[in-house]
Amino acid sequence: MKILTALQIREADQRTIAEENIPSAALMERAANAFTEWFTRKFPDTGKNILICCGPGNNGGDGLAIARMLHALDYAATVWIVAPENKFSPDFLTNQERLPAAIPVTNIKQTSDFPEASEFNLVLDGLFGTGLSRSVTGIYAEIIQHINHLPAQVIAIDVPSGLYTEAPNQLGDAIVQADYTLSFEVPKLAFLLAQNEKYVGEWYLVAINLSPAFLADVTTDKFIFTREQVTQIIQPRRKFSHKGTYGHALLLAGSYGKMGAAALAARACLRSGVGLLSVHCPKVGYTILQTAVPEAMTLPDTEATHLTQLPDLNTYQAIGIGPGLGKEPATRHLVRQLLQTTPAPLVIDADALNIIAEENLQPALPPNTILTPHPKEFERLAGPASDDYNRLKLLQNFCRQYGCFVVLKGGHTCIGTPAGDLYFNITGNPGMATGGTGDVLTGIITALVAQKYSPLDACRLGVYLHGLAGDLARDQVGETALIASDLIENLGAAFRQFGS
Ligand SMILES: NC(=O)C1=CN([C@@H]2O[C@H](COP(=O)(O)OP(=O)(O)OC[C@H]3O[C@@H](n4cnc5c(N)ncnc54)[C@H](OP(=O)(O)O)[C@@H]3O)[C@@H](O)[C@H]2O)[C@@H](O)CC1
Ligand SMILES: Nc1ncnc2c1ncn2[C@@H]1O[C@H](COP(=O)(O)OP(=O)(O)O)[C@@H](O)[C@H]1O
Ligand SMILES: [K+]
Repeated sequence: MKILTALQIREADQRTIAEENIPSAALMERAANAFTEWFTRKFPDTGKNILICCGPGNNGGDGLAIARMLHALDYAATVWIVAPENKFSPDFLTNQERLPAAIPVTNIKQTSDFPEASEFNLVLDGLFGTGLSRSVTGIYAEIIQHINHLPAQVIAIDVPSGLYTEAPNQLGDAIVQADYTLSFEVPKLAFLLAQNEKYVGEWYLVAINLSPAFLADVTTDKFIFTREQVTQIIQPRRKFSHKGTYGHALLLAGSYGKMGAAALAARACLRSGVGLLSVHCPKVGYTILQTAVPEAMTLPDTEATHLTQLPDLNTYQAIGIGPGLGKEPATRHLVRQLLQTTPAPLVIDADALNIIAEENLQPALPPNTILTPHPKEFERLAGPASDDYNRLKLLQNFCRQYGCFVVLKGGHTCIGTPAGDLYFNITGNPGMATGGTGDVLTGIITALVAQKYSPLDACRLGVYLHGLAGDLARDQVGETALIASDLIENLGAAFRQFGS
């Protein structure tokens, strides 16, 4: 699914209106209908007092149309029209005319127009949407502060008012803090970034059937990958296949006190369909791994506590390195050697990433290597980011410069490609913010690469299924009690959702 800019969304509007030969107010009616349908399902109690704040543009027009529809369904709707100048969009005016006289309306041009405090349970924010052209000031900013202080749930229409859809706001900007954002047709970049969490709340998309031809043709470098795409990518196992069909993976992992990371990555790798798995670990890990993961073959290093020597690498279809690795001098040397000599594609995580950063080995990364940093590890590799938008720029530049795939982990994990494209994930939950879940992801992606999925598909499938396993685990144990092993236990159920 493409992530579009405000400008592209406006073009999509125009194309839809032209192709269907409809007035623009008809599209607004569609958007308001879609919003109202969602709203009545989410808030079926018609006894709530609803305040609908409308700005002067089409976002306000949506608000007016929604007020009319909710009123027809017996909800108690009150409208505030906030507009210091008498300058309204044509579709705003059309919907103002259509507003039933029974709906109370207050026109607010200045502070003294504020009505006496009244009790609202729900506020619908229709001040500004994708047409926001500058930071909000004056009476609009006052209204936004007012909304943010009301003891009511706030639902943003399309975009929380005051939030830019694809660029950072200035510190101190007035922005609505929504509990929910219901947005039309396409996701906006702002919704995917941690820095906007307190404005966007939970976000949902509703379809308004914008021009399919436009949506197919429009170009972007930012995408969300969907369940449908995962369905297309995932390969069923064939009847006469054997373990050789699904690749032999090698994991280089573990050190004294951190063998758990190696065990988690190994178990996740096996649960993700790899044909054979070998784990190269320090001697201290030999009994641990043979006991914890009997399905894996174990190759003990000569050193007891950390890895010092590469095994023969010639039999593997994928090599994963990093979980629990540590940063001993000999291990640093091993990482450098691996980058120089690997005959198989690499998946690099954790301390292997830190070693690459500290030793400035980025230029030695073989093409199409997959790196799986969390934001701190990424900062060590690519430098500090001024904000989440800037971090995405750094991500694109890094992937282009070194010809690699980077899985930047977080609430919406983002995969960067050597072409500079960004793919965002929508599965997963905060229960996964617990030690070891990243090791599980390394195991999954390594298994998928060994099975000959392309690097991009291995990243997309891996990240999606990892998050889905987390969501299934949450259904069983909740977010607080969730641990990394729960993800592994739920990988089977995650794959089974795709018949695999
Ligand atoms: N395809 C879709 O998704 C569909 C979307 N639809 C809806 O349309 C919405 C977009 O509507 P829109 O283009 O009229 O812009 P909107 O957000 O109402 O604001 C523009 C107005 O605000 C003003 N203004 C801006 N910034 C300001 C500021 N800081 N301070 C003060 N004023 C400011 C600006 O004035 P100007 O910049 O011209 O001076 C102008 O008057 C979209 O979010 C969705 O809700 C549906 O109806 C149909 C299908
Ligand atoms: N709030 C969250 N929502 C969704 N996924 C999350 C959240 N927090 C963490 N995760 C996921 O959990 C994993 C954590 O990885 P990482 O930080 O490397 O942990 P560790 O090093 O302990 O294994 C990543 O895949 C990340 O996307
Ligand atoms: K809004």
